[in-house]
Amino acid sequence: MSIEIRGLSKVFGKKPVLQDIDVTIAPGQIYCLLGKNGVGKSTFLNCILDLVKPGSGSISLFGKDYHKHQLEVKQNLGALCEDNPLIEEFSGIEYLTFISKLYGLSPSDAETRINSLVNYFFTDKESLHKNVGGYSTGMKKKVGIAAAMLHKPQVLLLDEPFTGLDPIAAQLLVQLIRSYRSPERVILISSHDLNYVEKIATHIGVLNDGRLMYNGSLQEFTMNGEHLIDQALFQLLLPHHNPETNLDWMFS
Ligand SMILES: Nc1ncnc2c1ncn2[C@@H]1O[C@H](COP(=O)(O)OP(=O)(O)OP(=O)(O)O)[C@@H](O)[C@H]1O
Repeated sequence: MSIEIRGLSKVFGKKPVLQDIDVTIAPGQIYCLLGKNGVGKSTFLNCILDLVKPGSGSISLFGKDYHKHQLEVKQNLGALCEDNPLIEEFSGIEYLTFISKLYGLSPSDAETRINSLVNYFFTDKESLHKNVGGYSTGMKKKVGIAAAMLHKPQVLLLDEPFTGLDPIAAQLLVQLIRSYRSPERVILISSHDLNYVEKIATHIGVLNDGRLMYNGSLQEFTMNGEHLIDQALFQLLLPHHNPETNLDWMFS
C-alpha cells in the first residue's frame, strides 16, 4: 500500500530539480514534505500524479507500477494540486457531482458524501450553488480538497492544502486529515504551514538541492520535541544565516 520511489530525477531545462530520490512512504504515515520555495516539492508530487514526466526513476503505488496499471492506480489516488484546477462554469455542487461520477460513485453515495463534506467545511452553503469562478481562494481550496477525498482514496496527495484557508477551515482540515489516517492509507502533503504540519505529520521529508536532506519521523526531526519544527527546519537549511547582513539601510 506504500508509495515507493526509486532514483527519481527531473531536470527542467538545465536545472536539476530532483536528483536520484529514493523514498518509501508507508501506510499509516502522514508524510509532510517541506523545503524552500522553488525546491521541487510540487514537481515531486506532480511526478507521482503523472502530471510531470520524470527524467528517470520509478514510482510504484501499492506495489503497482504506475505506468503499467494507470487506471487502477489513479482510481485509488486523490489529489489537490497546487494550482487547484476546477471547472469555473460549474457550481461547487455541480463540480463535486461531476467528480463523483468520474469515480463511479452511485448518485445516492455521491449525494451523501457531498452533503456531509459541504456541511463540514462550508457555513455559507448557498454559495455552493453559484459558479466556482466567483469563489474566493479559500472556497476554491475547500472544493478542491472535498473533490480529492470524495472517493476515499488510499493515497491522498495534498499540495499546499492550508494556503488560503481561514484558521477555522484550517483547523477543520487538520482534524479531517488526522481522522482520515489509517493503516490502509498513505497521506502525502506539501506545506509551508509548519504550525499545521506539526499537528498532523508523522513523518517529515525536507527537499533541498534536489535531494531529500531529511527523511524520517517528526519526533526525530524535533528531537523528541526539544526543538520546535520551525527551529529544526531553520537549523537544517540555514545553519549559518546571519540576520544582520546588509539591511542597515532599511532600519536607519
Ligand atoms: N513546467 C516547468 N517548466 C520549467 N521549470 C519548472 C516547471 N515547473 C517547475 N519548474 C521549476 O522547477 C523548480 C521547482 O518548482 P516547484 O514548483 O516544484 O517548487 P516548490 O518547492 O513546489 O516551490 P514553492 O514552495 O514555491 O511552491 C523551480 O525552479 C521552478 O521554476
